[in-house]
Amino acid sequence: MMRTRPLKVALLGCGVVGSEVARIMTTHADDLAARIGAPVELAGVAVRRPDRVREGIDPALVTTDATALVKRGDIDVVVEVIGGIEPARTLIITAFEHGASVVSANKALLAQDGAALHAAAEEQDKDLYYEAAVAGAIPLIRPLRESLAGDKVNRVLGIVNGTTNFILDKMDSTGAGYQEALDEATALGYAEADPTADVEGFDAAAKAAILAGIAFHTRVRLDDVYREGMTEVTAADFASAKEMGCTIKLLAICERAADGESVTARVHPAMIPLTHPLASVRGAYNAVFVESDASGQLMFYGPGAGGAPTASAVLGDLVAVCRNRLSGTTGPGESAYAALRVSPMGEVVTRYHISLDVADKPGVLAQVATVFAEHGVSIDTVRQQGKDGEASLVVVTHRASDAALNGTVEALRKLDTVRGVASIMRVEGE
Ligand SMILES: NC(=O)C1=CN([C@@H]2O[C@H](COP(=O)(O)OP(=O)(O)OC[C@H]3O[C@@H](n4cnc5c(N)ncnc54)[C@H](OP(=O)(O)O)[C@@H]3O)[C@@H](O)[C@H]2O)C=CC1
Ligand SMILES: N[C@@H](CC=O)C(=O)O
Repeated sequence: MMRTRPLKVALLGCGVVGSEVARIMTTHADDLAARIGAPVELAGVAVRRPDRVREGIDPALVTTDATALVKRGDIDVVVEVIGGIEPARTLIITAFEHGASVVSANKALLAQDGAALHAAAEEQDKDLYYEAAVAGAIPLIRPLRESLAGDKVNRVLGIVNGTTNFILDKMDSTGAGYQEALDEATALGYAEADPTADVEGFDAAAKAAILAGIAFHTRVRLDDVYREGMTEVTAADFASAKEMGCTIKLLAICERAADGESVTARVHPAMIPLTHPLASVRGAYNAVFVESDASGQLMFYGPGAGGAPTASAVLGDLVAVCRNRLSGTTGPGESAYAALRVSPMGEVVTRYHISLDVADKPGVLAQVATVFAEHGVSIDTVRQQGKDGEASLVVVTHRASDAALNGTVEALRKLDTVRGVASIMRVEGE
């Protein structure tokens, strides 16, 4: 039976995502009410610039005082789509203290302060949902937290940043320059307010921390995630990747060690074979592989950024939280129950593609191969191309630890025949 008193929603932020949340709440009001069992009412919208025209939003609902809005005491659900750490963090905690549950899309905040926010929610017996924080529209948090709760996830490998996938795809497929592609991604609403978070891998690292924590039922902090951005990927790297039958993607990789005692989480550009399903993920789409004991390989794929796709995930959470409120329950809280060690990057084992600029003279190849052998890094293939006394040497290794590879590169740089290390790229997904 439909309850007539509406559930009241406070929307914090009305930008790329918030404006779509408000639009769908208005245009799909009847459907939402039917699914929840009660109507939902937009009770207030907090923004920075109140005078901006906001299509479809009653100006009387707009306020710059987000704190007063969450303190009203009659708000059922606060939807936080402001972004950043403060004031979002304080507003969410204040919302719990004043009786509201919270839906957020804020991966930066959840990766940094997820444990404290979950504790605040639990203390007040309220919900904290954030499906939109990882991979936009793709249902990923709930499948990991609920559908796979009875399985043992061993690996999560994916493209979780739409902006960088859009840029890398453009560079690869059209030869577009980095800045041109970034400007287009920003105009399309994919990039963060400061796109450094996207291109330097911070956004993907935040998502990796959230995913690893939920997938492995442990706590992974943002600082635990190894991170490299994609700003140094060049057209030459794409050419090398093509020669290997690969392309380049910014990947988030979270792994559980075979002994089950530790996990790793990392974000970096990597070559992946063109035959791998992640190689064909285009534009701002995201895709995430989940490997677990019983299910085997699962792949989640869809739009990972943009207003409407992200709003879809926010609205899904809103429906779930509203249903919980009506039935007087809360959903699953933080999944952490084991404090697994998060291993440093040096212990990660993978393959590497290394381009060296070397002198084109006899003995160089042997000298370089000796350095690899001395550091216990086995070579898979070597290709040398020389011209006018200089040469480029491309070495692809077998699997080796990051520590061993770093030691090798350090020693290579000391050889007088090695002019420079042009690039080092990990090779994944084989
Ligand atoms: N864009 C995307 O594709 C995705 C975004 N997200 C996340 O969603 C969140 C929102 O992103 P997005 O919509 O792109 O961001 P925008 O920058 O487009 O929107 C931010 C909104 O917050 C408002 N705001 C900022 N500071 C304050 C404040 N102090 N008080 C009140 N309102 C404030 C802004 O007001 P005003 O309009 O006046 O400037 C604006 O409406 C972020 O956490 C982001 O990481 C998650 C997945 C995808
Ligand atoms: N800036 C992010 C938005 C979604 O999380 C991205 O590009 O993926």
